[in-house]
Amino acid sequence: MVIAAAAASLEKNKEKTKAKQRYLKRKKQRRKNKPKVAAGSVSGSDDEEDAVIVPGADSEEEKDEDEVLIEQDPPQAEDKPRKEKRPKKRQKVAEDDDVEMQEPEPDLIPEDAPTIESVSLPTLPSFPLPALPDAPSKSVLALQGLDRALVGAEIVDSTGLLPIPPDGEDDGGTGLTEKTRKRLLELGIVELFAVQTTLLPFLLPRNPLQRSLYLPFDPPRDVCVSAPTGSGKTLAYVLPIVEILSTRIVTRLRALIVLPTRDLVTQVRETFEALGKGRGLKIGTATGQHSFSHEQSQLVADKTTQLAGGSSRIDVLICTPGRLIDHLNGTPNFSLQHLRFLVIDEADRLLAQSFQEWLVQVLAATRPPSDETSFAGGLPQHHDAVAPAFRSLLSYADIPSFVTERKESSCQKLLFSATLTRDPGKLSALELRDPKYFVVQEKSDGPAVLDVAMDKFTMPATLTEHMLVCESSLKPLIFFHLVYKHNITNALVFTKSAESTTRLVRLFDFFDARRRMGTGGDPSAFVARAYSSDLSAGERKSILDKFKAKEIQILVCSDLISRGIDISHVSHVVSYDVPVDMRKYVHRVGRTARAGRAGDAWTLVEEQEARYFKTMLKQAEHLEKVKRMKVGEKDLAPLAVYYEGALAQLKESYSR
Ligand SMILES: Nc1ncnc2c1ncn2[C@@H]1O[C@H](COP(=O)(O)OP(=O)(O)OP(=O)(O)O)[C@@H](O)[C@H]1O
Repeated sequence: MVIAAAAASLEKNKEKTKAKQRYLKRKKQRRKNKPKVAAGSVSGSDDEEDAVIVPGADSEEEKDEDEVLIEQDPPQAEDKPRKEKRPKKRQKVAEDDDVEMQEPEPDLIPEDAPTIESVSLPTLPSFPLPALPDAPSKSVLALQGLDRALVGAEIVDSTGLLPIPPDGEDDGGTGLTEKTRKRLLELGIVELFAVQTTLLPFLLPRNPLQRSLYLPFDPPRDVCVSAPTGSGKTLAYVLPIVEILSTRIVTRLRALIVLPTRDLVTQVRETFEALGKGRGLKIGTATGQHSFSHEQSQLVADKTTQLAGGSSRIDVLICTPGRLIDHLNGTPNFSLQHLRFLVIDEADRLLAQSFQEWLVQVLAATRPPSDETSFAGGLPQHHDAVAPAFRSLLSYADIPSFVTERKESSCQKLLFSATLTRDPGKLSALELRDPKYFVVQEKSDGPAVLDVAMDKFTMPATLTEHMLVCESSLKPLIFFHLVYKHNITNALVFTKSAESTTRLVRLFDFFDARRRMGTGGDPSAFVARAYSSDLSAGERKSILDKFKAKEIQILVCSDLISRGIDISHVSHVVSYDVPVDMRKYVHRVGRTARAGRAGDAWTLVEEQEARYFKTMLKQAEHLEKVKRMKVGEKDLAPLAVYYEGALAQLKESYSR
């Protein structure tokens, strides 16, 4: 049975094998007979056929067989149909081209006419590749949105000087009266600096009518001045104010000078008093240093009766903005309607100060109110006491028309800074009248207005600048080394805070005492003192006076006196802590190298601050002007022992 079954199975397999062989033979035959066409187009149908005809066929085998068959075919056999097909494709392209180029009638074509294949047709110009537009340059961006008047600024060469003739009628082109010239010469000023020679003809025109106290029909243009530190900006506004106000008969508040600090108020007052000596001008200050009622009594003559024209004991008021607002709001008869000059010195700093919107209030007080309300104080007895621009508001019934005609305020605004702002927003807050800009700077290759626009500030030509990168822990020791090595006296040392001024002075005192002991009682003791807002106004004044008298050699201070302070003998400025921005740097280093004198500025930079500081200088295009300094360990070694002792002493003094 088993044998019979096995024989049947064998027979069946034989039949199957035979069937397969027949199938393969047929397939081979079919391939041979198959018309020669592109391989890709036929192969798919073949496979489909296989799948239908021989469902039981082993697919692996089939594949092998196919591969064999393909190998057997000569490669030309496959290539041939492709070669035949190509012209067809070209024809298709030609047909497409016909859309544009109509084929000529065959009869019209001369025999020797070039065929379309033989003519090389001109190719169409290719489209330009997409490209990004060039980014606008830094300078173009800087000029965007800039005040038109600033773009048209008058650039003044900082080296220009104008000698003042010793005596006689000739003013030497200065426009100054003989009295003023004499006074200048008495003060040792024999020539005018560039900022003064530029500003004087503008503020003191030859035409005496334009020097009037009131110019209601032809109000003067406002002025903005950017000039380096120590270039004589103070005298540039004090001189014309003294000249014009000296012609007055009645005392009115005609010049208002606003400054950021009390120290600067004192300094500018001294300049006014020195220049205005013998001219009969009364000068007052308001800083909050004295009681409010004391200041009131200095400013106004009559506090009891309200007067439309105000009442003033002084011609010139020099003040800080805070105290000015206090008087505007709280002192009866304190009026700014007669102002001929409004000076904003260190303008960029003051414009950044929003104290009670001081600027808005001051500007409003210089012009008549727009709502046409009469003066709250009732009818003034003498209407000539009211400034011309304010007279239209008087409620007289029989007032002549020329009095009621609207006139403009004669107040001329003068803005000064070594780092004048270019911020259009801040400048517009000043409501400048047809402003004229003057930029005093060294000759430069590029357009000078760009320097202003891009916050590139001019430094005094006589200033030398250094930077020294050091480890934080060694900074005090390096500072002491510099003091002794260069025998620094008359130095201003800036730190970042009031607290750090005190600490550095203490450490220096401990160190100096130890050093003197260690060197056998060296008599050359350095006197160092701290100067900051932690001190009372009286203490500050006393310390500043001692420094000016050279009783103090090293004044360690906060940024409180980094602006405007003028101490002629300062030979070194040390930024013990790096300044936070370029403006601060400019003002700090500008405390030396003033009025054409030489000066040195050093900045101690901790390693982690170096990148920031260098970037700041680079952006102001000033990095290459600051020389690098190095102090070796060898230099520090002899002082290290005193330093360690001083540090321990300081620690102990704070822990007590
Ligand atoms: N024509 C001049 N001849 C000699 N010295 C002058 C002259 N003009 C000004 N000075 C002196 O130059 C010094 C600097 O002047 P001033 O304080 O006005 O500078 P500044 O431009 O206001 O500086 P800063 O921007 O730092 O406030 C002062 O001591 C001043 O007396």
